[in-house]
Amino acid sequence: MLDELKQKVQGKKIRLVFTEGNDYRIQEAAQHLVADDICVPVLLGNKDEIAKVSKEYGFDLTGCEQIDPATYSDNGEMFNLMMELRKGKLTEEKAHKLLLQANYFGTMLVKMKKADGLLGGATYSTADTVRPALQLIKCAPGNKIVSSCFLLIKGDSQLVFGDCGININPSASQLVDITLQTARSTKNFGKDPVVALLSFSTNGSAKGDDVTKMQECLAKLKEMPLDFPVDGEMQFDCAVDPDVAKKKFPESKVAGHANTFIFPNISAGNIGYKIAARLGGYTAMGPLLQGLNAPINDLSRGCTWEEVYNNAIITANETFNI
Ligand SMILES: CC(C)(COP(=O)(O)OP(=O)(O)OC[C@H]1O[C@@H](n2cnc3c(N)ncnc32)[C@H](O)[C@@H]1OP(=O)(O)O)[C@@H](O)C(=O)NCCC(=O)NCCS
Ligand SMILES: CC(=O)OP(=O)(O)O
Repeated sequence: MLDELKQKVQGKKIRLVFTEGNDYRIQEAAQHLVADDICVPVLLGNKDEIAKVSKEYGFDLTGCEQIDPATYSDNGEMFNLMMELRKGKLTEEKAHKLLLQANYFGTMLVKMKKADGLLGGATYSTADTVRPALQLIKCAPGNKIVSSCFLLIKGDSQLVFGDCGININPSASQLVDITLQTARSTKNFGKDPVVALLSFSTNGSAKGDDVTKMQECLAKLKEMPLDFPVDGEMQFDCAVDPDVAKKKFPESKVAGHANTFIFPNISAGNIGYKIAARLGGYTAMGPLLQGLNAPINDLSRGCTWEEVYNNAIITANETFNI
């Protein structure tokens, strides 16, 4: 599946900003991305610091662009646009300071269409990677919130988890949006979504606020014209294992066959994806932002260069979908 996504972007010279240009994992990924003609990496940071790391690790950054926010020549235009976008919410002094930061500067490059997408978060926290995008890029038309998903791959198994990275305790209505956005992501990854609303309860077997929330989310979804199956609330074993599904939720067509999983809150989602990745042998890509008006994605600070490479392939592909 990644090979297919790779082929779609190869040779297209898509310009992707990397906010942490002086990180060794970003540089190693960038070297491979250029060699495989997947994108033109735009590395942000102080050029001496970038060179110091590439020299230390022996990376060849030919084919990458480098921009230092501190010496960027067009920053008058960028500053004016940022003040306009954050009218009444930002002082001039603060704007000047934020534009020296790679996360805000890189997001503005995307906003100004001087780059096609952005990948950050190798050292920035998720909040610091995502906040500039929420403030400056905003939701894509038709979306009320931005959420995130992880694509998890092991052999032929391809799973999508949402939201493991942005919305801390989503309401039933926000979970509806997260479900629709995550199902769309599954489609964009080339699979037909079969969606399970997860809980510690299956079809009313336990009670609690988070159980009620997932039930309310399902009721709202059932009133909508959906082009994918969704069911819940159900436990993870019931969602993925046909034998357990027969025992716990025999009437559900989703149970036992789900490939898209909606978690009740970020604690469950974030812990869940890390268990799948660290103990379950899945390769994790994300957090991939959904409902945002530009291809901007986050990384885990624990990422490897291979994960950066894979996330870059997905980010480059999103330039066709958004
Ligand atoms: C995403 C997050 C950073 C936003 O919170 P915040 O930084 O406090 O931002 P604010 O609430 O001040 O909102 C900033 C802007 O983003 C918008 N915003 C916040 N959450 C949003 C969402 N989910 N979707 C769309 N817009 C959102 C706000 O409306 C606000 O817009 P405005 O400034 O133009 O009025 C916060 O929800 C968060 O920290 N989430 C968890 C991230 C995390 O640590 N994940 C774990 C590792 S993956
Ligand atoms: C996605 C995620 O959990 O990010 P981090 O590991 O950087 O907190």
